[in-house]
Amino acid sequence: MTAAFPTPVADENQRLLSPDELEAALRDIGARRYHNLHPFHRLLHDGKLNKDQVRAWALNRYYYQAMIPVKDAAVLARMTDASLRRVWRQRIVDHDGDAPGDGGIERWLKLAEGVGFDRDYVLSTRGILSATRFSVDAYVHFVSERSLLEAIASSLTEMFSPTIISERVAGMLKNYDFITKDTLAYFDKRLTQAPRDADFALDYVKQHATTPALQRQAMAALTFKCNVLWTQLDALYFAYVAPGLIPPDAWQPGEGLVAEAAPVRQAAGTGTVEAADRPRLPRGVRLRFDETRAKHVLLAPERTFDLDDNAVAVLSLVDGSRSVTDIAVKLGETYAADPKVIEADILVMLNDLATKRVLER
Ligand SMILES: O=C(O)c1cc(C(=O)O)c2c(n1)C(=O)C(=O)c1cc(C(=O)O)[nH]c1-2
Repeated sequence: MTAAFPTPVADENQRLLSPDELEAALRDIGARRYHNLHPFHRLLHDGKLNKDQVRAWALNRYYYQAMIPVKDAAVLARMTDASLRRVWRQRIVDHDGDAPGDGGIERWLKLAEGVGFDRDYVLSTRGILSATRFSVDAYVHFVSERSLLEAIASSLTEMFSPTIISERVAGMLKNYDFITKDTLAYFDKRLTQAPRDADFALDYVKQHATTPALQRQAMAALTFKCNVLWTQLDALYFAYVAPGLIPPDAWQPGEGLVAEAAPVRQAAGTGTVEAADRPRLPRGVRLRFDETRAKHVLLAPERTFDLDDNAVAVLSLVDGSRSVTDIAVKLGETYAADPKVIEADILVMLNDLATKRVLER
């Protein structure tokens, strides 16, 4: 089975690195190959992607998130030592939670919903790129088929993730108006989980990579994992940034989204009256001349509003067909005044009446 993943050629002359040298060599792999360096991440973090490109990222990465506990279960299955399993099983709990609605996968679904996706569409993984599936599945196969040391070493990309997560969260919050802190809540927990997991895995690798060949295997495993992450972003870039060739079966912008809420139509009589609106009196409201008091009033069910001369002049022109601007122009002619000034004044007055529900837009 191991032939599927060629290990580096054992070099008998290779000297054994000290644990600290090994750590430095592993960190150097991350410094050169970790996915923070990928152009897609640079665009994502710098606010250079459009909403659909961010959606493509969220959708595809869901598959990675969903398969991480499958990968960790495969690692766990290789551990014959209960004390090791006791530590490793926490990773599965972190992603699956202890109850429905809990855990990292659920938080990633919230992220996907936060950018507009329908939850069931994301869960179905129908729209993910084949390349995402290939990369992630290769990770699961790798840990199932290689040595436990290699399986554990392949998780060491997590040593580098806190930096990229901080950069991503700050960048996305700053640069995208459709991203909120709640949407990115997934990453809050990762900032403590990842260093805890990485410390454990690094100690294990430093202790168990006791020959040059084992050290090289550990380094190769980490390189492989960097490539698992890198190729996922290559695929996203190719399909959704440039040249923008989306494979036939992959998500197309517009698919799998919850219909955007239609703007709530304001109830009659509420909301701001604007210059282009054609105001009218609601049913049951009438402009009347009150003979006994010798003045105009606005009669509404169980209420009467006294009107001054200006209000009467305006309301006598309110008929549901003239716009506020039309009314202002007409009054401007009658009173030889600037219609713009009149318009501003009557908007204040009409909005006051609209608030009292004796005028509709
Ligand atoms: O946001 C990231 O850039 C990032 C990177 C990595 C990583 O380096 O593998 C992981 C995660 N996030 C992550 O959220 C996660 O749960 C995770 C598990 C593992 C792993 O290999 O077991 N890596 C990562």
